[in-house]
Amino acid sequence: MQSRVRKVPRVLSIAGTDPTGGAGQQADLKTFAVLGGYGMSVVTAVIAQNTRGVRLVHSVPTEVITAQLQAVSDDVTVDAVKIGMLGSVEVIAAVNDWLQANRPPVVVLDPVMIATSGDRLLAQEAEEALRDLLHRADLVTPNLPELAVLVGELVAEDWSTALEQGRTLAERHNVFVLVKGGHLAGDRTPDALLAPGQPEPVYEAAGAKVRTNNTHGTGCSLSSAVAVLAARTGDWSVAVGVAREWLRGALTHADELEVGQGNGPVHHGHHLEAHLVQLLTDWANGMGQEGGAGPEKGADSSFTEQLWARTGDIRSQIDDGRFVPALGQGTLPRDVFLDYLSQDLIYLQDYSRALAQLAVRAPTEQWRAFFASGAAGCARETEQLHRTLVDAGVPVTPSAVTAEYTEFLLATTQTRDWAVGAAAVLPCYWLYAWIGNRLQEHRERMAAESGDGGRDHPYGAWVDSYSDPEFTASARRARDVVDVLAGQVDPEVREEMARAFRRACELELRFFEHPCERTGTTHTGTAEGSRGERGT
Ligand SMILES: Nc1ncnc2c1ncn2[C@@H]1O[C@H](COP(=O)(O)OP(=O)(O)O)[C@@H](O)[C@H]1O
Ligand SMILES: Cc1ncc(COP(=O)(O)O)c(N)n1
Repeated sequence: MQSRVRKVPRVLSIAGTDPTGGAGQQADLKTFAVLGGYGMSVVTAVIAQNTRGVRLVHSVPTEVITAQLQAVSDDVTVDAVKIGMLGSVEVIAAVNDWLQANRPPVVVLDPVMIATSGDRLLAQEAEEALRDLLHRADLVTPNLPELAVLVGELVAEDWSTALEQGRTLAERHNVFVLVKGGHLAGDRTPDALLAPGQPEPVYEAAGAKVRTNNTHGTGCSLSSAVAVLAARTGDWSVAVGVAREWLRGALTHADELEVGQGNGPVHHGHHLEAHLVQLLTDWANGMGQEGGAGPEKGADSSFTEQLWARTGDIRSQIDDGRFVPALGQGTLPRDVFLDYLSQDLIYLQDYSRALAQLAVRAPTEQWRAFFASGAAGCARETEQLHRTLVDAGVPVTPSAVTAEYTEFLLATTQTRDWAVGAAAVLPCYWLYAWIGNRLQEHRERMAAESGDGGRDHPYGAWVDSYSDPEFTASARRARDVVDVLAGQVDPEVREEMARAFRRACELELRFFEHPCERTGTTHTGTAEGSRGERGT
């Protein structure tokens, strides 16, 4: 591979089509897009196929294929090409000519011959021509029947024969060969990357077979994934390893798609789900709506919206973590919840002090009243929590994370610019309101589905208190304070506010996850879910 790497590689697919979207061009373009590439496509054949089989193949005339290829390369620098179905001797010759004159730095050739459904996609007389095209590729990705045709032997029935055939192909044509074990009997799907001149695979893996019938387009998707990732990383082993992991995820989530009645497609965008949920949630929480000035809109959005947008990664980790989702589902073990509450007690004592500090130093009467009332609310909450935990016999000693968080808040509210202190205490309001409101929505949805009114949620009281409209309004006021200040302070202080906000978000994440990581949390008890006030 010529070592040119690019963050968003421009990747071309030369292949046939699948109107049901699971294989061929459609699979290739989806793969390029979800793995960070810019996809382009030259169609070699229009195929009437679905998840059950191929009905008709319409070959595109070679002059039309050549004209498409020329239109692309006359205008766009192609960083990688993935070649799929070619179909005939003439098409292979046209692509060969184009490659000779315009070879991109990454060329992956998936020697498509027969679809998963068993239908032929390459004329038998074109096999020889395809063999002659191999030397133009960097990497060839045959399945076992295709590998057998390319080396002129019987289809391998075991992995060592498959590897032997792969080695033969690599040496004969001086190309990398990805030997794929998807067609082997048994419960494993080994893959190996062989380099010419090297007897041992440069990459090998053998995971358990994913239990699904939805494997339509796996070969197309894998070769496209390797092409785009190789152009991005400049490393074949990395590209194959990451592509394989991604494809395993796409197979694991394939059944969710419910596309077609035969061998359905894989879920190309499965790994983007968390990001999408984030976007939808932010929108539902009012971010991104006000006058069209969403959090991503930079200069148009308020300071706190920008802080929020820049900390989306932390909220994704909270969402993917062990604590908050289980809390929402009601599946969080009781002892973990109690451990969390014991840390929250210590935290709230110091949070109350931090808010009191802000009240003492507040530049306006209004803000003094706001933070003083927050401090009082937390003090009430700690009394109540203390009783709950003493009744349940839970020990209360600060963890390292709790100590780090409270020391940070106390130091910041005492010694830094007042605006920085206000930014540091904001995540505790805002994230709790955000989590509380989302968990409440989830709980209501679950209750509507099960028809039980959702009353028996073990952590219902917790969810109620942080989705309370009064608490949400307090969070909104805390944001307003920070926004007003951000407009008054120097840029350096604004930067320090942003750093303090992010640090507090990170500490919130660690604070949530810590009780799940602690071992030996064996306390038992029946303490009711505590009502939190957090500065209301
Ligand atoms: N059920 C499965 N579970 C896990 N990986 C699979 C499964 N089926 C296929 N694969 C993987 O998909 C890729 C393509 O597989 P294969 O079936 O060999 O090729 P093709 O789709 O070209 O016929 C390989 O990396 C293979 O390991
Ligand atoms: C246009 C086109 N190209 C390739 C395949 C093979 O699909 P698979 O990846 O399942 O082998 C296909 N069915 N259609």
